[in-house]
Amino acid sequence: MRLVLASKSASRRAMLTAAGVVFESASASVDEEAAKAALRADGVAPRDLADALAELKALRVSHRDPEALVLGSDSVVALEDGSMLDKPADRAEAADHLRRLSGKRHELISAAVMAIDGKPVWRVVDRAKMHVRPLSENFIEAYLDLEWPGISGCVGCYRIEGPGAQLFTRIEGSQFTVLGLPLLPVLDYLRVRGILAS
Ligand SMILES: Nc1nc2c(ncn2[C@@H]2O[C@H](COP(=O)(O)OP(=O)(O)OP(=O)(O)O)[C@@H](O)[C@H]2O)c(=O)[nH]1
Repeated sequence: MRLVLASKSASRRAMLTAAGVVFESASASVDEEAAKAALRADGVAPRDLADALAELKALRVSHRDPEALVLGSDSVVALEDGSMLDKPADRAEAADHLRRLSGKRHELISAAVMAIDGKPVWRVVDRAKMHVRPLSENFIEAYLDLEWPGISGCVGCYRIEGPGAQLFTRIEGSQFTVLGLPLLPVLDYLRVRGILAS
């Protein structure tokens, strides 16, 4: 069975490739902002929003490619007050996001859904608890001099595998989940499906 990753995320592609998984990529071309707005209007919790978006992406591609096993994924940053951050639109918004994260904990929630023939067959949601140290204005500006626009595609405004590590005093959970995919449960299911050797 062919595996198709319904994602344009370079980080997700890199993780699967590095893990030795053979897959094709396809863009789900989902209007995420509209989907997020509708779900948030319904008061959907962050983990359920990530799950719903991952499913939307997987089903969109699976309808086009019913024979394949299609993997969709989504990551959400949830603050302790329940609010969520999207990807920053510009450098000023990235600075604002970093100020909101400064000195607090937040969760980076990554969901994955797999689909066959337009129907979900497996799903997982994983969370990493991120402890951000107090960030000075000088640090934020210097960090963005280094990382903007590189982090424009990253929810939370950091690349944990890069200078983003300087933001944190502690991370509880899987680094893979922070990077955008609950990789170990995904690999486990690929073994169940016989796509990876057990
Ligand atoms: N490299 C890297 N990417 C991160 C990190 N944290 C979050 N991201 C990325 O932030 C993006 C979250 O946005 P999503 O909407 O889930 O995914 P996307 O990039 O729009 O790609 P699609 O799956 O096509 O929707 C993903 O690409 C994650 O891989 C990190 O620490 N490092």
